[in-house]
Amino acid sequence: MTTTVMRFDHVVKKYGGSTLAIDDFDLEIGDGEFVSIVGPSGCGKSTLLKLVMGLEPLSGGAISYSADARSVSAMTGMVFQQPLLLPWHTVLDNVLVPSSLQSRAQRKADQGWARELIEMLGLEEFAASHPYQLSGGMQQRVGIARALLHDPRILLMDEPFGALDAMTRDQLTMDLLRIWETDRKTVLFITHSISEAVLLSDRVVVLTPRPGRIADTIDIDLPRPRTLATINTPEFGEHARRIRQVLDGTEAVTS
Ligand SMILES: Nc1ncnc2c1ncn2[C@@H]1O[C@H](COP(=O)(O)OP(=O)(O)OP(=O)(O)O)[C@@H](O)[C@H]1O
Repeated sequence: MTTTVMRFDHVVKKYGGSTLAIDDFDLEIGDGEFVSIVGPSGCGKSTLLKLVMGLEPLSGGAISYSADARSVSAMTGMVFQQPLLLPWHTVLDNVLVPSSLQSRAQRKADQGWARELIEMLGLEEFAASHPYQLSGGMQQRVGIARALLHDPRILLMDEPFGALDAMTRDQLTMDLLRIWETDRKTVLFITHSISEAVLLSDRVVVLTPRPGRIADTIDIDLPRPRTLATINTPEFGEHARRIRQVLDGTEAVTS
């Protein structure tokens, strides 16, 4: 593995003293690595991201980052299942939301980068539109652009395509692959979809039902660049079958 960027060291999370959500979670994520986490509903996937973001305190263990002068919030970008856009802001202004607390000079510099991101995500014609004028997929693209604004080293994605229809989901998956393959950020990606996890990832971490523990970690050595056609290869099928086997009996996971 390349340089470790993020390390979970025997992480434990208990809510309210009784609900054990995560137990003894141990994982190292390398620089530029794309790691997905799959597991049954309620096994603690979102909890892991909340712990990374510092939104919830750890009950045990530690999460550490490689030396980076920036704070965790500056080093990470977060994409949620719902893009949580401000309805009275345009697309451009929504992408610029993280810039609002910056200095005037930085805000000015961010404007150009925001426009580049909007273009990269195929929204250049909609920079002046408001969220209600966009489809669900377009809104999620705005959410991704916003997460990339401060050029985070680590992108945290919590079922970002979970609320989208199948075709839009495929399109956004391919867009994410394209962006990731040019920029190679470290990505921690939560999903219910085995196909999505296999298509995108270098490694897939499979969690047990709650309390979430690592049931298995599967290396996805499919060649890159990957396309939707990759899904039809026997190697892809092998990986997907292996993950399904590990998840055996967990009905919440869909293909
Ligand atoms: N703030 C909280 N207070 C108490 N319990 C919580 C809290 N947040 C989550 N939990 C519990 O922790 C467990 C893990 O929840 P979490 O949302 O991390 O699971 P998940 O794997 O992301 O679920 P899903 O796939 O359905 O989104 C669940 O039993 C949930 O009820």
